[in-house]
Amino acid sequence: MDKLLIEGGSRLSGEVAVSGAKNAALPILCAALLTAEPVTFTNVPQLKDIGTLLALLAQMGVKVAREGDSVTLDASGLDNPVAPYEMVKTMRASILVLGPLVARCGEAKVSLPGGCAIGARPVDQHIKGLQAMGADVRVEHGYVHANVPRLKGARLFTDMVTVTGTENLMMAAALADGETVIENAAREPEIVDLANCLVAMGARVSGAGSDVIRIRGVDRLHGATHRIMPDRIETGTYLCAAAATGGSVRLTGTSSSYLDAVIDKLMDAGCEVVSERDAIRLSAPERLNAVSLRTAPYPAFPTDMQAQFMAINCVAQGVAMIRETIFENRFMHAVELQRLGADIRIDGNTAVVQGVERLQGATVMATDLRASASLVVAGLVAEGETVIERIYHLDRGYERLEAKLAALGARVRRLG
Ligand SMILES: CC(=O)N[C@H]1[C@@H](OP(=O)(O)OP(=O)(O)OC[C@H]2O[C@@H](n3ccc(=O)[nH]c3=O)[C@H](O)[C@@H]2O)O[C@H](CO)[C@@H](O)[C@@H]1O
Ligand SMILES: C=C(OP(=O)(O)O)C(=O)O
Repeated sequence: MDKLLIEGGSRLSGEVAVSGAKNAALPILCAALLTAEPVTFTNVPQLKDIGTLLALLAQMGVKVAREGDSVTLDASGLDNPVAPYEMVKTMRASILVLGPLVARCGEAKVSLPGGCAIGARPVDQHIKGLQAMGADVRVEHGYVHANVPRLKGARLFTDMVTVTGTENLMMAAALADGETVIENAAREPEIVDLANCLVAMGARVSGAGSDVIRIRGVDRLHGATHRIMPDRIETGTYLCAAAATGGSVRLTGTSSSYLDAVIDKLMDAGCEVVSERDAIRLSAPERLNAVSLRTAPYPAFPTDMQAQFMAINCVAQGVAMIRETIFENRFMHAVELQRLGADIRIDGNTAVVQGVERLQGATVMATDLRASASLVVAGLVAEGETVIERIYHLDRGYERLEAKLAALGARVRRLG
């Protein structure tokens, strides 16, 4: 099984290009199920999750053509609206086929998803929304079964802000009969990117980016071309890596406009951050100041950056309080960071991190995607060698991680 070997101590410097966003590409590729015409996507990242989703779509009868960062999907032959457990168990986002399949085929059988082990992650809100739109939805033997002649527009309210829930219901509503209003909608930039793609396909969507999204259903959608937005979490991860090492980097093909909360914290930590049109520059001080934070739905601080900030706080000056409010089990990186010499105390959903002068390299285990990213950041500043095991998690979400880090001067290599 692959491992990552990092020799800590290099200050990151130089320029690296950010890839397309995993969490935008996954729902947007599913949107191709809504039309019988080909849809072309560009800036699609080369990630394990994307490969898994494309294989899933292919076994449903979708023709997949991939060249570099471009993917064309032709769902004219869609004949098997089923997502089997074996194909979806590693990926939570597979639930995103549910809404489009029900809307286009009137039926779907989708395995309950897997994903990171960061919490229970039920899909009750997705199901409740489809039921409110007239679908008969049952969960049996680990599968969601949904049937309906045609979905009907409805007023939907989710109990909590859910990103993939909002996306699933938006896609379902695009082909429903009449108007759907999603209240308490997620406001993440990936929702806006999906809405832009749906609109390019002929959907009538307004309000994406606010907490009320209106979708007026149409009879059919058509082909389109859509460029996936930059990955704001990959961007944030490289900013943290540079910050932790006292480095100075320029990230291209990305934008600070999706990252206000993260950049604000990096500046509080003492970094200088300059936004350019399609790039971000960061210069870090010799030692960062500790920064406290609380995760919450966008535009607040993203849970997907919590682990990386825990890593930078491990070597910062002072004490940081980190509160995780989205997922109930998202501190698994803390024990691994402790193996590197970090001083972290967990109390319920709060982690108290007392910065130490230095971390020491050790063998650690990646437990989920962003936990793995935090271990990479910590490994880059630790003295000596850090070996990260189970890096298949990283391959779900970071394109060419070793090559990008090496381009910034990190000493990192994959061990087979
Ligand atoms: C592929 C993708 O885009 N993944 C992102 C998405 O995950 P995902 O969309 O799965 O996360 P949600 O926004 O749905 O989850 C938010 C909270 O709501 C709960 N919940 C959600 C749905 C539901 O039906 N019932 C329910 O109880 C979840 O368990 C969690 O506690 O948003 C998360 C929160 O920003 C990010 O960490 C993930 O990276
Ligand atoms: C939790 C994440 O991914 P997923 O929702 O696909 O498990 C993530 O991207 O940090």
